[in-house]
Amino acid sequence: MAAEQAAVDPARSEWDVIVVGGAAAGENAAQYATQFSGLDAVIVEKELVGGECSYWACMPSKALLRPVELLSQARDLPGTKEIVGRHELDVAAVLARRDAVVKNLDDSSQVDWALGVGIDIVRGTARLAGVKTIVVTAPDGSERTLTARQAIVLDTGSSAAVPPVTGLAEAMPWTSRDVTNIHEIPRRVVLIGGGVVACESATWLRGLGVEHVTLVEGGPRLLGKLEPFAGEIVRQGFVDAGVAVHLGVHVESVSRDDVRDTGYGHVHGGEVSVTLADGTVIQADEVVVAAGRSPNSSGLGLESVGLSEGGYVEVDDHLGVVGVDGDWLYAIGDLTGRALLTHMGKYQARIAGEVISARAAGTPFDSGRFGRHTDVADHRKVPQVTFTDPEIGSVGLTEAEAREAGLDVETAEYDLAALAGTYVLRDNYVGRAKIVVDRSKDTLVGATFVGTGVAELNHSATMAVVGELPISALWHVVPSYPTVSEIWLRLLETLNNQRHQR
Ligand SMILES: Cc1cc2nc3c(=O)[nH]c(=O)nc-3n(C[C@H](O)[C@H](O)[C@H](O)COP(=O)(O)OP(=O)(O)OC[C@H]3O[C@@H](n4cnc5c(N)ncnc54)[C@H](O)[C@@H]3O)c2cc1C
Ligand SMILES: NC(=O)c1ccc[n+]([C@@H]2O[C@H](COP(=O)([O-])OP(=O)(O)OC[C@H]3O[C@@H](n4cnc5c(N)ncnc54)[C@H](O)[C@@H]3O)[C@@H](O)[C@H]2O)c1
Repeated sequence: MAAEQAAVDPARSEWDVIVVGGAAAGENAAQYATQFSGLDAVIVEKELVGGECSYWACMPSKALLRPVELLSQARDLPGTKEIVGRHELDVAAVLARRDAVVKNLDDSSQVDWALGVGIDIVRGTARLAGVKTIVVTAPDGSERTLTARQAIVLDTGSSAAVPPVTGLAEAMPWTSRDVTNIHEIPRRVVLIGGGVVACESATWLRGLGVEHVTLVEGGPRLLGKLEPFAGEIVRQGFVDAGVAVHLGVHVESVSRDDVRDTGYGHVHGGEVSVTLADGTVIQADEVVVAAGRSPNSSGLGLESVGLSEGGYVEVDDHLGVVGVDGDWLYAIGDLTGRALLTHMGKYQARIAGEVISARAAGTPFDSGRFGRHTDVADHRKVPQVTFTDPEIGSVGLTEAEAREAGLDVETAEYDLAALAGTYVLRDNYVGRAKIVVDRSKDTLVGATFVGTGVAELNHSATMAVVGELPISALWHVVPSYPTVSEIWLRLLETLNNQRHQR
């Protein structure tokens, strides 16, 4: 912190680039705008430099999930299962490692990185106050006006949405911030939602010893944005692990008499009663709301530049904010609603940074097919790994999305358990894979893999989808034996067989 104070002159009010929100994407935007351009930049951050992902989302959740995954595999492999026996996780050690991963909520290393590459940091809450201008309210309440010579980038992210369920907000439910920064292990937990946050959270809560985990999803299946078989395999895994899953029913009301603000990850009071629309009443010690996200756009001063407050901020494919003239305002990350994933926010940041640098230098955009100044991947080419047990890798379109888009769709599916590469991984491998092909172009437009060890496979599918590799070329991309990647050969063989049978 001393270095930070020394580096930022409190009287300074002008930079080339101002980034509002210091998440990883914001850091990348500042870095890419400045690294070869001679421009300077400042990041304004109201909480911790590193953002939600580093302290309250991706990193702590993956730190909690890794031991759960490893124990599950060790229990399923002769040679290790005899050693592991009935042992459970060492909860204190898992939480301690999680604390180390989130650096005990200390952002000095990220601040040091920024200062080290010449990016300044200002602490406080920023709001737009007209063209190229923001006002920052410091933690002590003082205000400071900053102006940008070239550009302002908004990277304020999103927060857990709390749906308007009777009594829910009053019960002070856990959000993703509590469940990732869990300190007390409740005996009974109800999760509202069946998307990625709920499914990952249920996995580690059960692994950490929560006796009764109940998940309530209003839609007809878990992980509704993915191929249906993915959610079904995860649901079956939950049932086998003793997690109760309610599908197609909403939470109607929540009540808790004794509500206490005990801090993140501590139980927020006494028993909670959760009533579902079908009349089921579930008693729990904590309730977790995992029902989607809301963009952090309220109070951001968007109306000062002619935009409306509260929703996602629409951007064009150079990440410029739509509806604001002059090519000076950009938005990246969750705030844009394009793809609520860290890697996609960082990708948008790299593009926005280079767009700002090119515009400042007056150099033309790289306008080729894969030009560096245009967002390509957000259009039907987004990869994601869902770290459930088993894990899921997905990229691009599902079959339903491809059909909805009017593509000439062809699919192939294969049982991932039927490979030498997965047989050696564990005894009772469960998995499945599916590819979605655009027959008219003979290219892959989507892929989904479910099973142990598929996370790292996802990038190969992402390359095929983004690079629009012809299926004929994939035939010559030979997977090593025995690995999970053999699934590529089996899927291509399946496709080939289907084509010969037609
Ligand atoms: C439990 C959980 C697990 C997740 N796991 C993954 C995962 O494994 N992989 C993945 O890719 N994604 C994951 N995500 C999604 C990922 O966390 C988000 O997509 C990502 O954090 C969004 O980054 P962002 O840049 O949009 O902003 P955020 O990370 O939301 O950060 C925004 C920053 O802006 C600051 N800020 C906000 N308003 C202001 C203001 N007015 N002035 C100054 N500063 C401000 C905030 O303090 C914050 O630091 C997960 C999400 C959750 C909830
Ligand atoms: N591994 C990862 O990449 C990862 C991990 C966690 C989160 N994320 C990102 O974070 C974002 C947010 O995740 P999320 O799970 O909060 O949102 P989501 O939109 O994926 O899922 C929310 C779910 O809650 C359900 N729901 C909403 N209101 C409900 C109610 N009242 N009762 C019952 N169910 C209700 C919805 O039907 C939906 O299925 C995702 O878009 C995801 O991309 C990514």
